[in-house]
Amino acid sequence: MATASEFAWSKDFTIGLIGMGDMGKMYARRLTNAGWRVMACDREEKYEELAKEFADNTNIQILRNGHLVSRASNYIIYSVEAAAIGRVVEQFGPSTRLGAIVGGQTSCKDPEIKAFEAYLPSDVDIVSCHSLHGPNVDPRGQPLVLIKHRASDESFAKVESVLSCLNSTHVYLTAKEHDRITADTQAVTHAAFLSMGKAWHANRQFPWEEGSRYVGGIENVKINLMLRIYAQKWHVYAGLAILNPEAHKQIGQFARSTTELFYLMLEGKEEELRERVYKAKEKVFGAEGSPKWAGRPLLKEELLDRFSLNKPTGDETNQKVKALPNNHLSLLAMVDCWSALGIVPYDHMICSTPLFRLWLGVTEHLFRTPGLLDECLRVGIEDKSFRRDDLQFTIAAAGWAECVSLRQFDTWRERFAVTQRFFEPRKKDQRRG
Ligand SMILES: NC(=O)C1=CN([C@@H]2O[C@H](COP(=O)(O)OP(=O)(O)OC[C@H]3O[C@@H](n4cnc5c(N)ncnc54)[C@H](OP(=O)(O)O)[C@@H]3O)[C@@H](O)[C@H]2O)C=CC1
Ligand SMILES: O=C(O)C(=O)Cc1ccc(O)cc1
Repeated sequence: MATASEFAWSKDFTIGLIGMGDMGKMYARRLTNAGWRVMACDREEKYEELAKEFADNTNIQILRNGHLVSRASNYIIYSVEAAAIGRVVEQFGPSTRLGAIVGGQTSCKDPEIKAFEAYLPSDVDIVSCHSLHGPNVDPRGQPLVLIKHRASDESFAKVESVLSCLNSTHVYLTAKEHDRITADTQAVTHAAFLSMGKAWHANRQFPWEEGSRYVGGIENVKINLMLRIYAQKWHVYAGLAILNPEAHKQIGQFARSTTELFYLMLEGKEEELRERVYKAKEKVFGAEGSPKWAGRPLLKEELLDRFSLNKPTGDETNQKVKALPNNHLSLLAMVDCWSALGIVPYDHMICSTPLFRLWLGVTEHLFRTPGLLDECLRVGIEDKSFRRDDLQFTIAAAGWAECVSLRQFDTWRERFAVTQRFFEPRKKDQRRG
């Protein structure tokens, strides 16, 4: 909660929210709970519905459109689709109150900053932000990126003071640094899970079902996070991949790494595969004796099994489910991709999402658990049980990469929607994750 002096100050300081979707609403609730006065809008046609939804909240006033929000607010946050930011700022930006502060919550800052520079009056300060977590995650302790793009120290301090009620960890970056880091942490991580979903869909399997080959801790994390992504809105992932100029390189390299490793497996080139993967391991995780990972693993093994979607039948509740050996092409390709691009994922922890931390956690687990990596390489060469899924995974990774490089929003949406529908029956399971 805000302190007494902050309450006094907040009386004549109004925060405007343009875009009352999942993130806008989350901000509206947390800011008003802390005592801030908020004026908010979504599209004009949602005015009545939104006004009804927030009727009980005396600190928030729903307005009909962004012009009304802009002219009355001291600090305006645009929380709309990344692909729409240019159009929306062009529409409402000129109505911004004299001397106000403006920022955005979009996941990719390049188009957002370009829109602000193009359409905001020159007397307006620009301080952007990005909460690095989804709307259903508790923001406490999660990274919150703050970008002092064009602002006085006083304006920046005001933004920090307003957003301190989220209790997130503030990370100070430029827009360019933000886009480079989130391309590494978010865009390429999503590419891996989007491709897993496509591969399972192509082979028409629900990998958590009884009799599936996908059993055990690492598989549970993969399945759970894949479902979590396909339960969300398509535009969030499309936006941060297609609009982030830094992300194209990463997603393209991930597809190349997947294809090249898969070729080596198909051709039975055991030595070449081993050499390539171990070289990548050394580059990403450090040499034997001087590892880059911490003393304690990022992800505890017991935690891996908590991700299970299988219902316990009674007699096996206390037994650990035995994992079936898998070559984990997606994880090998991830490390190969980081290695090819000179990325050390630990360097990005300050700016990581919960999903990225879990993904890095399972990757680290595979590469640091004695015997596990060698088993992967053995399976990759000798065992054909995952070949069909690996083929579809490789095709999917290449498909996403092409779609992103060609900036194909419509194709991206269709690719996502068709697989989202396939997994729809399990959507509710993901809300808890
Ligand atoms: N979801 C997440 O996990 C996170 C998302 N973000 C970013 O935050 C932003 C918002 O995401 P999220 O809340 O999830 O998305 P939503 O789709 O839930 O919300 C965006 C809202 O903005 C509305 N909108 C579009 N145009 C206008 C306009 N002209 N005037 C007023 N409102 C408008 C949309 O309406 P309509 O649907 O009718 O277009 C929608 O209700 C995105 O840029 C996203 O990348 C950042 C961190 C996490
Ligand atoms: O953790 C992730 O990567 C998510 O999927 C949630 C998410 C999506 C978009 C953002 O801009 C920030 C967080």
